[in-house]
Formats: sequence, C-alpha cells, structure tokens
Amino acid sequence: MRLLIDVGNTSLKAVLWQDGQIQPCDTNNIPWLQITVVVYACVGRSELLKQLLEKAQAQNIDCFEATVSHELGTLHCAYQQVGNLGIDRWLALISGYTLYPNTAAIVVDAGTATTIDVLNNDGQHLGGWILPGLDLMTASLTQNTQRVFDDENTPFANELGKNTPNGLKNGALVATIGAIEQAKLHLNTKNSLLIFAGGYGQLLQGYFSDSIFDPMLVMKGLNYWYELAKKS
Ligand SMILES: Nc1ncnc2c1ncn2[C@@H]1O[C@H](COP(=O)(O)OP(=O)(O)O)[C@@H](O)[C@H]1O
Ligand SMILES: CC(C)(COP(=O)(O)O)[C@@H](O)C(=O)NCCC(=O)O
Ligand SMILES: [K+]
Repeated sequence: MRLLIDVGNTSLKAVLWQDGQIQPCDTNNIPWLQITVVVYACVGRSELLKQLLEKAQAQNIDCFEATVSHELGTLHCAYQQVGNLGIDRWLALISGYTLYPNTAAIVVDAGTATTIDVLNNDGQHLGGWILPGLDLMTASLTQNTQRVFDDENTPFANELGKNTPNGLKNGALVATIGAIEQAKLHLNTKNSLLIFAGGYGQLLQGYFSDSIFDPMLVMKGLNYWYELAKKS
C-alpha cells in the first residue's frame, strides 16, 4: 500500500493507494504496518509532513519526493528552469497526459493560487499562468482598501455585481474564467480538454460545459510519477 501526500499552501492532503484504488487517509490514523512506500509533493511549508516522513523513516519505509524534470516519458516541460515549476502543476500535467493521452488539455488547479497550464496533443507543456486563488483575490482587496468589504454568505457568481460583496466575489470569478478562456487561444484545436482540480475546481468546472473535475488529479499524478520515475 502506498501513502501519497500532497502539501499545498493551504493544507496537507494524504491518500492511500492500493491495487489501482485511492482511499482517503486520516493522518492521525495511518496504517503504517501496511505502507510499503511514501510518495510526496510539497509546494508549501508543513510541520506535519516533517513528522510523517520521520515516522516513515523510523519504520524503514522508503520515501520519495516527486520532482519536475525536463521530460517524463513523452511529456515535456515548458520551463527551462524546471526546478522553478511548482511540482503540483507538473503532477497535474502528468495526470492529464496519462489519463487522456494524445489530447490537448488545459489544466486548472484552483487552490491558494489558481494555476492554468496548457498542454498540446504531443505532450508538450506550452506554459501557463499563476493567478491569486479566488480567496486571495478577494482578501487582497479587502485588506488593501478602505471600503471594499466581503460577506461570508455571498456566493461567487458570473454576474454583474450590484453591491460590494457581489462586485468583489464576482470580479474574482470572472477574472479567473477570463484567464481560462485566454488559455484556449494558445491551442489550435477545438478538441481540447479542460480539466479542473483543487479546492475551487468544482465551482469553476460548473462554468465550462464538457469540462472535467478530478479532485484526485494531483494524487494520481504522484502515483504516475512514482511509476514512471521508477522505470527511468
Ligand atoms: N469544498 C472545498 N474544499 C476545500 N477547499 C475549498 C473548497 N471550496 C473552496 N475551497 C478553497 O480552496 C482552497 C484550498 O484548495 P486546495 O486545492 O486544497 O489548496 P492548496 O493546494 O493550495 O493547499 C482554499 O482557498 C479554500 O477556501
Ligand atoms: C503556484 C503555486 C503556489 C500553486 O500552489 P497551491 O495553490 O497549490 O498551493 C505552486 O505551484 C508554486 O509554488 N509554484 C512555483 C512557481 C511556478 O510554478 O512557477
Ligand atoms: K493551485
């Protein structure tokens, strides 16, 4: 059984992988005796990750940190400085490319930040964008202005705002939707996939017909990375 860990800037997520199945994992109750390997990715800071890795090492369980490379199989990274690309972005691309081979895709991971990455059908990552996540967009405005205020109960909606919280929330949403629309212009095919992941992935997916929401995209990427990296 594999323990897969993804550390973002908001939270640490862990799942168990066995025989092609992913199960949720409570980090307070990890079945250590059944774990054969730990595969992890980290873009944030996490004391909990340190503790989990120490526990694994104390039990002689191999731990592998996923890294970005210029290529993995036939997938190619757009960054020259591959070490600068967030590993969560690379794992989401690995997942997209493995689950939907030979298909151009736009991969959106909407968490603390919203990342938008463009992949052509040859497996070439063309590049992408980093936007503040929806919460960061609204918080940066409420924190840096006198009169812009938020309201917990106001939803994000693709509509014009007629009060301040609506204007704030809807502005963040349409900025994000607009960026995704711009990404489509970088692919010269109508047959591209639009894949969403992350805490706000489901909300955003709802605004794009024929798109996919896969909350396990990065976790699946960790597993594929481990299997592909082991081979090479
Ligand atoms: N249903 C949800 N579950 C988790 N996070 C959510 C949900 N809806 C919105 N969010 C927001 O998504 C962000 C966390 O997303 P996540 O992908 O876990 O982030 P990260 O990878 O940066 O840690 C937070 O801003 C949180 O408020
Ligand atoms: C852009 C990110 C902060 C997104 O992280 P998240 O929202 O998942 O916490 C992360 O992928 C990162 O730190 N990237 C490094 C910069 C880059 O990708 O170019
Ligand atoms: K993200």
